[in-house]
Amino acid sequence: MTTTKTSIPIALTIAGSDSGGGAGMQTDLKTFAFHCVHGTSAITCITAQNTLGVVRVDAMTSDAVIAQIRAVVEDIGVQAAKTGMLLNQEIITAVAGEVTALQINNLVVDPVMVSRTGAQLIDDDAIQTLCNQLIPQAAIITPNRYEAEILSGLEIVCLEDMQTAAEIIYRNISKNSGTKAVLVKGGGMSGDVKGVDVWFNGERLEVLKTKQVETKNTHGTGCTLSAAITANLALGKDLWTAVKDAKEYVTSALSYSLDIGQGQGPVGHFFPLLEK
Ligand SMILES: Nc1ncnc2c1ncn2[C@@H]1O[C@H](COP(=O)(O)OP(=O)(O)OP(=O)(O)O)[C@@H](O)[C@H]1O
Ligand SMILES: Cc1ncc(CO)c(N)n1
Repeated sequence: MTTTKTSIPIALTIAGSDSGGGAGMQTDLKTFAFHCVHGTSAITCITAQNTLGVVRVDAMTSDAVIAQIRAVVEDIGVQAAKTGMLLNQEIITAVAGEVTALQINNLVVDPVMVSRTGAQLIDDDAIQTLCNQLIPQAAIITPNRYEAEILSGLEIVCLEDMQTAAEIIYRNISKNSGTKAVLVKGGGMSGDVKGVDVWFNGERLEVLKTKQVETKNTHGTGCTLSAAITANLALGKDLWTAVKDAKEYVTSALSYSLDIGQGQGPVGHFFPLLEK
């Protein structure tokens, strides 16, 4: 029997597990697979979670997180990586240290702090560490409305506020880092701005708009978007194209969201295949 050696881009997700399969690393791996990118993972914490919310969180030790990252990078290698829910200061410091030591490029930092349902997903003292140690190593960061408020110190109620916040966050980070862009996500906005995102890369301020999808099943949209950006970077796309294509994908997956559970169901990661 002959075997075929298939060359495939590799992406790594450093994130929490969502037992409901709607967000976190389960979502990231589905998104990588949809993009024909081999997905690898380092689990930071285990959440007992469903469509109604987070019931319990158990942290991995930082040593276990480091071991997972090293096992993947030192043997398989990664073309792009993303971080999601990192939970506490110790894990953030460990992840930031590995990103530096292993020279992980094309890093997408989804600064997961508050979910769109308002659940706090990170310890208070961890936010400063995220800002000082990890965010400066990112190619792009993708805060949602509430995370952008924390990072910019601005209350965000309209599109202009999102634009100002993107500029403030970019200028704060880019002073001492190689971060190339900030994407402020608008899933938590209301009215016409719901589902509209803002990109700033120091030169161009862009409004990313596809279509607004009328659904309550939006759990994991943020993880899906950042994982799709990561997959696109692993495929060799430039940052702007990676973001634009990821926005199209999340809109399509939202159009096929799954009405499961009693709360907010997840997006349908593979259902855009029905359109092909
Ligand atoms: N109803 C909607 N219609 C169209 N796009 C949407 C809608 N809701 C969210 N999005 C898009 O989904 C992406 C994720 O943004 P969102 O603000 O929901 O992130 P998030 O709060 O981090 O998500 P989560 O915590 O649920 O993973 C963005 O591109 C956003 O514009
Ligand atoms: C594990 C995990 N990561 C990220 C989010 C944000 O949606 C979540 N709800 N759960």
